[in-house]
Amino acid sequence: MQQTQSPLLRLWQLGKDHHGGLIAAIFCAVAGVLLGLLPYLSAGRILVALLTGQRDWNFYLLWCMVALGGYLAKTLLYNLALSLSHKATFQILRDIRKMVLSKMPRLPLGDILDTSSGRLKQIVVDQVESMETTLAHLLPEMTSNLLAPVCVLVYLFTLDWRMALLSLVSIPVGMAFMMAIMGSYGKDYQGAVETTQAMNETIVEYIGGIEVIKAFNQGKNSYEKFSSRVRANAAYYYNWMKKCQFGMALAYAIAPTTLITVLPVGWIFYTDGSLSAEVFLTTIILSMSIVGPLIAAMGFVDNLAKVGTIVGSVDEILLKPEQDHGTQPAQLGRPDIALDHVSFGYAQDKEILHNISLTIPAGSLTALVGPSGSGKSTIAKLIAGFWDVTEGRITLGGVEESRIPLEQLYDQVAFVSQDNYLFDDTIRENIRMGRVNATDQEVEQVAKAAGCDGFIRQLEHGYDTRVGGGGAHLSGGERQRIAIARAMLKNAPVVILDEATAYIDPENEAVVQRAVAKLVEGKTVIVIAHRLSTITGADQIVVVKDGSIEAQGRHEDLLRHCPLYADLWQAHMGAKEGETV
Ligand SMILES: Nc1ncnc2c1ncn2[C@@H]1O[C@H](COP(=O)(O)OP(=O)(O)OP(=O)(O)O)[C@@H](O)[C@H]1O
Repeated sequence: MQQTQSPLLRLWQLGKDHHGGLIAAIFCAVAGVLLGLLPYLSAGRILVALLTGQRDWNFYLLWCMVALGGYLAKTLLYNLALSLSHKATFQILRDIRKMVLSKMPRLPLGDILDTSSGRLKQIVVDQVESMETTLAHLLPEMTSNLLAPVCVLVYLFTLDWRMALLSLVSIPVGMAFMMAIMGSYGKDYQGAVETTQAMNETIVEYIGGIEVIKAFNQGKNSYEKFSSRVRANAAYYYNWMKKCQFGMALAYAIAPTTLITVLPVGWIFYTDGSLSAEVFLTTIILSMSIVGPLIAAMGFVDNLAKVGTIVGSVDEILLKPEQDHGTQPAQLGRPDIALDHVSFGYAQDKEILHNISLTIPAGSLTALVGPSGSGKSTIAKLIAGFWDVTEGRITLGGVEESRIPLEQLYDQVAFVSQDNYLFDDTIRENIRMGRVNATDQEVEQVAKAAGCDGFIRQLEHGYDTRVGGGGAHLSGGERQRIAIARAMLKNAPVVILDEATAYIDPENEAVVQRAVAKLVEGKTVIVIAHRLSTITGADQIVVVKDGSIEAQGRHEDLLRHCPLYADLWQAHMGAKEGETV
């Protein structure tokens, strides 16, 4: 969906639950500005009184009190406005972040994987944060800063329209220079966002890939890539600011020079008798109060352009089409799975799976085998509901998956992949992710069944040991067994196992196999098999080649009738022999 409305309006929409706070802030700010004009008005009155020889001290006292009252009210209301707008702003930013993050699980997995984590972090953390100035200051301050000069001008016009016009002359000239800079602000800011994103991506990549960088001794090259992006970022900002410097200086120098016209021409009017001393003096003082707020308001114009870019980035995520599976819970039968003429591609122009039809009876074990890149994981991920099929349909328990609400579908399937992510939390909580309301005893029970209780208890804090980001403090085999325990706790009727090729030493393999055997008991199981010897007893083996099903059947049949399977088997047996030599 393309976003066409104004960014500020969209931001207003995103903060829909906090309009009250923002409106109250604007109201206080406007009232503050109006009352803030009183000191200028008082000064005008006092000056005129002095020049006309006014001797009534009560008069001076009264106007001094008015000036002081106005100043105090302005200060108080300004701070109240800021506090209200900040409160509303931080709540809006919190809501935007929550909206973006809660959108993620409803997006097809590919949409998230295609966006680098550096970019996502920059949008959700940095860009959203940088809207704070705009939201908290722009609405109350810009509104009031624009309103104050308008009020002064209206008042000046009621006094003498010629003087009102004279006090306006320098402003458009100064503003013209400012507008010339602001014209390209949106484009310039977008460029700044892009170079910052490029820098962020490199640092995330640098840290994420530090093991590979060390192993291949690429530290210097990778650091060079990072530092060149940092330099590019700094150069971009420097050149941008340099470009703006001249125009800004002129704008700030010319716009406030209202007296250049007001003083000499006003003097002529005064001497020819068409302008009273009182009006002349009031105009001189009030004309000086116009430009300050206007310049402050102009300072926010760049914020407006910035908000356009940020709201665009946030909407890029928020408006992405979701996997729409409806919300009406489906009545599921036995967990049979059927793929009916399924085709799928990650990108529109490249089909990966072609016209796949396959039946997986409830309670059976199906193994997907085939050369690397043939599409085994893709079939499994489609069944798990991570993506929706492009053509054809998949049914689970007799219901088309596209009609099973995602939460219900995810409850049906436990997916144990090779790179099960562990969160930087305790082992207990990592296992409990399988079922958040599981008791400590249940967590420990599945850990025993998955063969990890022993090593967990040897850790310094046992189940309360933190595993580090991605499970970095554990070995590959340990991580895998924790992932199996997590899946056991979930107790979903369908289990998909991306059989590990890594971390397998003979001792660990036996433990993992035992854990897997317990996990799959009584379930509908799909195994993406890399080591064919483990699936010879499968109810059906599906041979996948180039995104199509080449053959399916039991091990012995396939050995006889499917040359590709026979080759894969030979290659596997050869590799096994190699391992044992
Ligand atoms: N997220 C993705 N985006 C784009 N293309 C992808 C994505 N994931 C996989 N592919 C492509 O889809 C094809 C099938 O990949 P898939 O992972 O399903 O194969 P596989 O048989 O499981 O391979 P392996 O045995 O090596 O894990 C490959 O050409 C791969 O490059």
